[in-house]
Amino acid sequence: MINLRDIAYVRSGTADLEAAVRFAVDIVGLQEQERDDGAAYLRADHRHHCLAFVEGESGVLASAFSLGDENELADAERQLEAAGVPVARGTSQQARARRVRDLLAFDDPFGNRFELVVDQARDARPVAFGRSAGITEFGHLCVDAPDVREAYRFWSGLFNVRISDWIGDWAALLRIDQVHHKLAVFRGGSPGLCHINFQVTSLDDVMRSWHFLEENGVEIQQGPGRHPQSTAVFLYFKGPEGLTYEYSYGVQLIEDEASWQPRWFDPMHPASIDMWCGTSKRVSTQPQVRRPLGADR
Ligand SMILES: O=C/C=C/C(C(=O)O)=C(/O)C(=O)O
Ligand SMILES: [Fe+2]
Repeated sequence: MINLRDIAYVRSGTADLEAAVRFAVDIVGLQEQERDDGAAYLRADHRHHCLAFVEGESGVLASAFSLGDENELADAERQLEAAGVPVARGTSQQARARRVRDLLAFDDPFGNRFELVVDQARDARPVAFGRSAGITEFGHLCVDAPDVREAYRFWSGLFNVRISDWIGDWAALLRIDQVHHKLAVFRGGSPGLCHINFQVTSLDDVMRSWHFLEENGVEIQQGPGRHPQSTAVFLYFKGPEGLTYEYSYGVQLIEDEASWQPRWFDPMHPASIDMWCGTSKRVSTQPQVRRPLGADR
């Protein structure tokens, strides 16, 4: 079993680095941590970065999880290979670009690229947020897959990933620790990043951001609303090149692992997405940039 400790980062390709960074800083409120060799690093919490924009083809490049140490990384490599999942060990240049000691890359059965990393750099300084959106941390990431049940079999068969809740065969909300979900898989025709989530301190932050985004002409994709699964109050909005961001407040913790029973929400009912039954606009997905394993920058 491969023990995912936490989510680490998302890497996203951008045709307009400046516009992507301006939105992430001035609108989302992230800190621009560093620029280096055609990449910009955005920070939300103790991690050196949780989002990297890489100049080039537009689309998601990879999503990453952290492991405990090099032994766990070597074990993960063996277990993935034994399960017939092709793996590429990162080069030292790739590790440096991600501010990690070491990494490996693999694709899920649908072509979503994932990286497993060890020793992601931390930054001990307070975050210098781009604006006061109330962000507390990188909360979760959500990918698309044509078969959500199959995706669950993949993640739960090889990793310490448990199902928290189903929304029919349309979405699986998956946990790796007490947080209701840090990985979500939504049904979509092709691989891609459905959204990246940032947790905020209060309900007031969500509502203030809603007004701020509207005043700044940002496309709200859904919300403010409340998810019945994690009970979080949410707001989805669209950034440049189809990258969807989510703020949410109040995600449930599953403290008693043994007694948690995953629930099945009817995907046909709007309240299964938003308990307040707000207008539901399908959240767009940033497509996965496909390239051979190991060919990443
Ligand atoms: O459509 C349902 C989404 C549920 C949640 C949640 O319960 O918090 C998400 O965060 C999500 O996957 O966006
Ligand atoms: Fe979400």
